[in-house]
Amino acid sequence: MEEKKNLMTELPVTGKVTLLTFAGSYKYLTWLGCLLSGISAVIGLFPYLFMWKAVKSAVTAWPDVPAAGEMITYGWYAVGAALGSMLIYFGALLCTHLSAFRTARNMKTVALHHLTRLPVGYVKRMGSGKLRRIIDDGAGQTETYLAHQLPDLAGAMVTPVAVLFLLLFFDWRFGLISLLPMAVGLFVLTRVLMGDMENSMAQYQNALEDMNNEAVEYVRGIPVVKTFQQSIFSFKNFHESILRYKNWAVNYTVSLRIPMCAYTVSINGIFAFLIPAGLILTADLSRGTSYLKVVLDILFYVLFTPVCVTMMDKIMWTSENTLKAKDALNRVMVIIEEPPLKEPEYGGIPKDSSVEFKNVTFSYEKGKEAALQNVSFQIPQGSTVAIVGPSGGGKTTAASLIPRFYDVDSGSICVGGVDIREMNTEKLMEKISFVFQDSHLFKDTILNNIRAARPEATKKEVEQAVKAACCQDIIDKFPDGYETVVGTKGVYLSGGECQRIAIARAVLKNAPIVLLDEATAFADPDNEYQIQKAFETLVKGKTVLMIAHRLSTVRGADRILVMNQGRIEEEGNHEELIQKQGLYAAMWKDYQTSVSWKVGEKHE
Ligand SMILES: Nc1ncnc2c1ncn2[C@@H]1O[C@H](COP(=O)(O)OP(=O)(O)OP(=O)(O)O)[C@@H](O)[C@H]1O
Repeated sequence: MEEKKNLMTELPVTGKVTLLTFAGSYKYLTWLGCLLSGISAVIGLFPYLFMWKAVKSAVTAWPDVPAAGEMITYGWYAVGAALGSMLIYFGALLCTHLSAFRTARNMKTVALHHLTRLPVGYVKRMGSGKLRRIIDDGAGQTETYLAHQLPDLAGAMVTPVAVLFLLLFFDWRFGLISLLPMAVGLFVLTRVLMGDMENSMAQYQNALEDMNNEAVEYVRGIPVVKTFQQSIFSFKNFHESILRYKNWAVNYTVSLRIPMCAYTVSINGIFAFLIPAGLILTADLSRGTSYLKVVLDILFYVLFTPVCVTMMDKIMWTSENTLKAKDALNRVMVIIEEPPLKEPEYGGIPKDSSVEFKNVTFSYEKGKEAALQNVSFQIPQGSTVAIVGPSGGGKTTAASLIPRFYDVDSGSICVGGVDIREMNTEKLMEKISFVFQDSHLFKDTILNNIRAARPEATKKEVEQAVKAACCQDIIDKFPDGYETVVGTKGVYLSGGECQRIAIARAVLKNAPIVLLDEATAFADPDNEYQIQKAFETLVKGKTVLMIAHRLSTVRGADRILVMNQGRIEEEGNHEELIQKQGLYAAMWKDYQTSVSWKVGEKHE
């Protein structure tokens, strides 16, 4: 519980987390809203009562209806009660909306704040689309539920109690008979809701989520589908997820057909009970009961019992929505309860900017094959270490453990002699700059994108970073220069250009440790040349770990690690490794052959 208290910085959590936990002190508005909604529902019954009274005075005065002065008075009472009920309901919704907006806002804030404290690996594993949907949809669902459905449920629950009182008070025999079908309906409804409904709702949401994910995957894959002229195969996963959803929906609907039919027939067949009741009462006529009284009594029940039916329906639908809101809350709580990166109480202070891996073993999933096995190496301050090796060897994994995107399973990583788990994340991040292959630019101005590294940097410092990262030509390309907003109105940057802006960002940050994932796959020769020049400025005097995909760039590195299947297979400088005649030498030979290739030439 202590942990939850920390997570929900502004929200006092003392017990089980419910939707209203997120409302904070606004929860009282929800209670007030529900109370007002209940009062409004009870007052909402009065127009029926007054209308019946008006009809009764008219019938009693018949045929001299104009003499029934009470009729008009009751008519006005009915109007007054209806207006009063509406006004109170308006007040109820005002309260519940205020609380609902606050709840949704807090839920999003807490979840998003917590996301920033989770390992980046968690976000990657879950997928940004899925996380966005859980948080956004969860907050949206919660908002609708608390703003509309909960006060309606409160009203719907109060009404049958009030009606029950009225029905029984009026004529207990008639009251009991007209309640019989509702009791049957309520019994069936409770059985359905008490069953495995919560689990069914979770299954429904899972099937829906699955289908949505596959749809996104399908749309993302359309370029590949078109390029390779695939059609039906690429559609297969999406199609299967639709089928799974359809099967679930059909089975669920079929399983509910008997209880739902029983429920609908019982509550709508109320007149089938009222008419026999009328006959019983008519039998009383022989014992002196007034004919008029019986007709008016029947009229009373004809007016009131449909109110109950409507309320029962409301209870049924809102109960379903309660389960949906509960499911949405559970999903958001899965994110919020994910343990964050452990922060030391007093962070260690690194003595320099060296990096050391000591017997590091790491796997992405517990029990799965390790992506890194017993890896040890050092990068002394100010030196450059390059990692090369076959695809899937563990290069990117090693680099992503340094900024704690994931924590090691065993062994340790030290920066300046301090285990990174013993450093405050903020301090660790201050020490590291990274440039990845897929450098992300925000939908913001180029200036702000570069400044993201150091928001307090002056324009002059940004300009110097841009110059050092050879990006001036990118800025000059657009009429708005630094103020150009990336990703809007046709402003598009190529992969190489994005990476150069990311390098400018890293130059501006000027951190002593640089992690580079050399990406030249999408760069044209001009961009590639500029990127190399920018890299040279970025790494000057820094401790560098470079993931190299092309051997031409690693020759100058102080040390080269050859990683294969999660282990360091060889290490040394270029010359030493060539002499070893191992994996590196073979890769170097292949590389040299490839650079001498010319299109159209035959090779033996
Ligand atoms: N997010 C992930 N979840 C699960 N397994 C992963 C993940 N990322 C990488 N792996 C696995 O870990 C192993 C090492 O992958 P890694 O990306 O570190 O290799 P790499 O040497 O950088 O490859 P490349 O040169 O192709 O980028 C591979 O077996 C890969 O399938």
